[in-house]
Formats: sequence, structure tokens, C-alpha cells
Amino acid sequence: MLNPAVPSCSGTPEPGQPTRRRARGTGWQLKGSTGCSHQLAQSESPGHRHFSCHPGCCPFSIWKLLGITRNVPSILDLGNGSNTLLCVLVSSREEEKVRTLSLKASQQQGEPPLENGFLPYLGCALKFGANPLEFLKEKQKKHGHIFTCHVAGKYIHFLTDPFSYHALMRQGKHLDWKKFHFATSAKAFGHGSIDPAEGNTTENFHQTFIRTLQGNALDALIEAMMENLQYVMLQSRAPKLQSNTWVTEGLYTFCCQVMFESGFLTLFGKEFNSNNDKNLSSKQETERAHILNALENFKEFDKIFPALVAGLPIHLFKSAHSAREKLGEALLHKNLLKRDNLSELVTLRMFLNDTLSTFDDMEKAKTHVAVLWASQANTIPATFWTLFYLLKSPEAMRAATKEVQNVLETAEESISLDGKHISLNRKQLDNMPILDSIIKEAMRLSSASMTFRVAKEDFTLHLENDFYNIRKDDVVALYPQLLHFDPEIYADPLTFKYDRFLNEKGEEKTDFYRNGRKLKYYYMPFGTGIAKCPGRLFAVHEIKQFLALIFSYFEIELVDSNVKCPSLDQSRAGLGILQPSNDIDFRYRMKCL
Ligand code: HEM
Repeated sequence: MLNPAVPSCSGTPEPGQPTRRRARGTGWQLKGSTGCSHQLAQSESPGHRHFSCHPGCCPFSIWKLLGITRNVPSILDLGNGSNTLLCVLVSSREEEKVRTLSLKASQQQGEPPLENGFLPYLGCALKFGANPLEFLKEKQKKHGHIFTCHVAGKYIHFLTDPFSYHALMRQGKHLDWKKFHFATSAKAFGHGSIDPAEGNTTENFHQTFIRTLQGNALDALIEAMMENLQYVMLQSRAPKLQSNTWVTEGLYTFCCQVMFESGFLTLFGKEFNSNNDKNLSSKQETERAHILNALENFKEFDKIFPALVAGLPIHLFKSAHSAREKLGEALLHKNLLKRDNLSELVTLRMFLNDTLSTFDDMEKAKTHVAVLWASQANTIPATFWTLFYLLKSPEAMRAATKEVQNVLETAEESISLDGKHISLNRKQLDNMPILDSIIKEAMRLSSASMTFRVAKEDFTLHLENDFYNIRKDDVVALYPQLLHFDPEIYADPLTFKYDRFLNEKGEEKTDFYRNGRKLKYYYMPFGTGIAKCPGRLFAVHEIKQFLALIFSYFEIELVDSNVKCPSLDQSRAGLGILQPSNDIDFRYRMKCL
């Protein structure tokens, strides 16, 4: 792994003058501000091809440092303590770009201000990757509400004014949201293209998700999840909970196991048939071992997910590759068919895979791995942050437990350990505004999702008071963490306030302001517009169910009540809810009921 002291071309740019620009359609040109416009020298060693400017211009041979070699990727460790990995694959196509490096320029008229960054090909990628929020805040200060960043070969126009967000939604005619999702999914999960235009399938995935995660389908998911959470918390973890003694565990580890196991059972059903089965308990144990094994594979694969999105091939990561294949094996249709209580989502997806696609068995299975990942990767950290903030805030904990007690009482649900499970339906769970506010606040503080749209053609982006030319294939992006941490919208934005999303009546608060104007977009962990997460309602219900059951059955506390809030692991910035950079010890024991 390289740990570069980032080099630059000798000589500094002329003040106020960007040193590079895109010549439409011709790739990159570079000019050192000393006036050099050199041909890049090329040298070959077995398996590698190095490019370098002449020694006086690029003393550290940036090309070599970045490992620009034929089909050999580089991983750059920023060494800034943030665990950030930025991965760049430089293929022969990029080599062509590098070959044409030689000159200078600036943004074209009518385009947003351009930040090229100092690194050829990478542009601003390293700085952006190290801390996107700080980077974008700095550029916002410098350029205003819209600017363009060159990031790893792409031009990304960031809209930072929340009053401009609707411009992105409105101009769907010129902007594509699907291509990026389709390409990312195929790259990360290893199935063939799911873009109907490419002929492997005619399934409309978006419609499948809406149909099976919302409306009536959601009721069934909620019911199954309630049952599974109790099975996992009480029966499956029974050996740990034998006596009335405290169990100490990492909070993230706990949330991860409970949510993964329950969520997996809810979507992919159970191996065992629970009715009148003499060997039930040994079958349950085997099933649990399989799911925990799937969790290990999930974690191994999930670790390198940002690298896959950045374009690195999975073959570089042997154990993650093998983990993804094992997840695929487990979700082969022939194995799913042996399970009871498959969700409507999985049943319908299997049917559509079989009837509308030409995927082979493993590709079909990998489309299920994609669903498994989408259903868990954000939910697990969101559950952790919610419970962590509750444990840190006695006032929030009191309000939340009281709300749950009231709802249980109204529903005439009693809490016991005699095997009768608590049941709360969707309507009852919807009647918990305090939990809603707590979950929202925890996600506001931990979410770093990014909304992307790709320009289908050259067009003019109309914002509130101005307009900008956007070129075909450029990306227009929103980074809502800017909005979530804006002190004008959220006073004291880094502080957890459990009732931030409640109004004076104790109902959901929806009026948030900036510059005295009411905002339409103020909370976006689930994205927005057409591509908004189709599983968002289920996700919030899952977390509420988890909390309601924790409060009902367990006493729970932090091992160190003064423990500091863990920092956000920035390596997943742009992908959703960030994980904590370290786990936090907590303890729990069964209540004496
Ligand atoms: C706290 C939990 C969750 C968060 C924060 C979250 C967030 C997101 C975000 C930001 C997107 C991308 C939206 C965009 O591109 O603009 C997304 C997509 C998606 N999410 Fe979630 N999600 C969560 C839970 C879930 C759950 C539980 C499921 C399913 C059971 C799910 C299923 C999906 C699917 C299938 C997509 C892709 C949609 C498409 O491409 O049509 N998500 N999610």
C-alpha cells in the first residue's frame, strides 16, 4: 500500500488561474505553471508501464507513484488517520488520457467554477475522499452555491444551496438516475447488467422494490420482523442470558448481529419448519450458525464495498471475493426454494429473475446479494447510532421508554417471558413520534449519502436565480450532509437533540428554515426524488421495533457512561449511514418480569 506525500508539478499555478481545463472531447491536458508542456516520458518494465514528466517538472514522478500501469490498480492510503482508502483503477483507456496530458485551460463560459485539483486524473479525489464535508464546505466558501470538482476522471457539479435541490428533481428529462445505480450494482455485486436497455432482463427493479417494500407488503414485513427480532433477542441469544447477570458486549457488534439475523430471516425466510418438529432446537442452532456465517461473509464483503464502487475489481480482494461468492451460493434459487416464509420481495424477485432475465443461476443469486446488502448496510449503523445516542441521553431514554410503554398499554400488550411475543402492528408503530424524532436525529448526525444524476446530453441547468451549462456525461450531485450540519437550519448542529423533529404539540416537525425561508428539503438520509430509498419505511419500523423490544425485555447501560461519541468512519462517505470508527462497550440483562 502506498502512503504518498502528495507531490505536485514543480512550480505553482499562476494566482487565480486554474492550470487545467477540459478540451471538449479530447481528454486531459496539463501545463506546469513554469511553462512546461512536456510530452510524458514512458518507460516499461515487465507488467508495468510508467509515465513521467521530465525530472525538473515532476521530481517525484507522480505517475509512478500513482501506479499508473497497464491494468494494475493502485490503492492510496491517505495516512491521515481517518482510515480513508481511495482506490483508483487506471486501465488502458485512462492510459490514453494520460498520454494526451500536456496543456492548460479554465472553465468554459456559462459553466460553474471548476476545481481541477492538483493531481492528474485524480483531480480532487484525495482531498474529497479524506473528508468530503470539510472539502465541500471549503469550496462552497470559495465559489458559492454551485461548483464543479474533477474527481477521478469525472466532473461533478455540486449544488449546495438547498433551495436549488428541486432543480435536480425537476430536470429529469436531461438527467439520468438509473445508469449510475445499474452500473454500480453490477460492478459491486458481480451480476450482469440490470439495465433493460442492455438486454439481460426486462425487470423494472424500481417497481419491484416499491411494490414489495411499501403498501400492503410492508404490513407483512413488519409482522415478520417483530416475530424474528424476538426470536433472535430472546431464544437465539438464550445461552448468553441464562442467569440474571449482566452481559457485556460491543454495541455495534450487538446491533449488527441482532439486525442482520432478524432482517435476514424476514427477507429470506427460515430453513426450518417450526411446526411439530422434534429436532427443532438443533435445526434452529444450525440455521443460526448459517446466518452468522453469512454475517461474517457480509462484513468481509462490505469492508471493500467503497473500493468496488470506486472501480477496483473484486479479484484484488481475495477474501472479500470469496465471501461474496459464498453469499451468492447461499442465495441460489435452489437453496432459497428450501426455505419457509420467503418475503414477497424475494419471491417476486425470484419469479422475475426466472421469467424476465437471461441471468445464469449465480447471477440471479447475486441480484439477491444486492438486496441483502441494501437491506442491511445502512440499517445496522442507523440502529447503532440511535441506541448509542439514547444511552448517552437519559432525557431521551426516559421520553422514549415512556412512549413505548404507553403504546404497549393502549395495545393491551403485556410483556412476559412465557413465550408469548409482543405484537405491534404498523399503525401502532406509526404512533410513536418521539421514537421517530430520535431515529431522525441519529441519522441526521451520521448520514453521508450522496445523490447523483448523470447528464444525458448537454443542457442548461436552471437554478433559482441563475443558470449553468452542463455537459453530457457530467454528474450533478447533492451532498445532504452539508444541509444536515448547517447551523442556520439546525441550531447547534453537532449536538444530539432528541426532540429536534417534534413541534410544540409533540407531533412531527416539518418546518425548517434557512434565511427566513421555509425549506422543502431539510432531511435526506434516504435520498430524494425518484431514486429515494424504497425500503425507508421498513427501515424506520425495524429500528422502532428493535428499540421497543430492547426497552421491554432488557435493562441496558453503557459500561462507561462518560464514553466519548465515536467519530464517523469517513471511508464510506457518499454511501449512506457512516459506521462508528470504533465500537462502544455496553451491558444488558433480562428484566425480572
Ligand atoms: C436506515 C436505513 C436505510 C438508509 C439510510 C437507506 C438509504 C438509501 C439510499 C440513500 C439509497 C439511494 C437513493 C438514491 O440513490 O437517491 C437507497 C437505495 C435503496 N435502498 Fe435503502 N436505505 C436504508 C434501508 C433500506 C432497507 C431496509 C431496504 C430494503 C429492505 C432498502 C432497500 C433499498 C433499495 C432496494 C435501494 C435501491 C433502489 C433503486 O435503485 O431503485 N434500504 N437506500
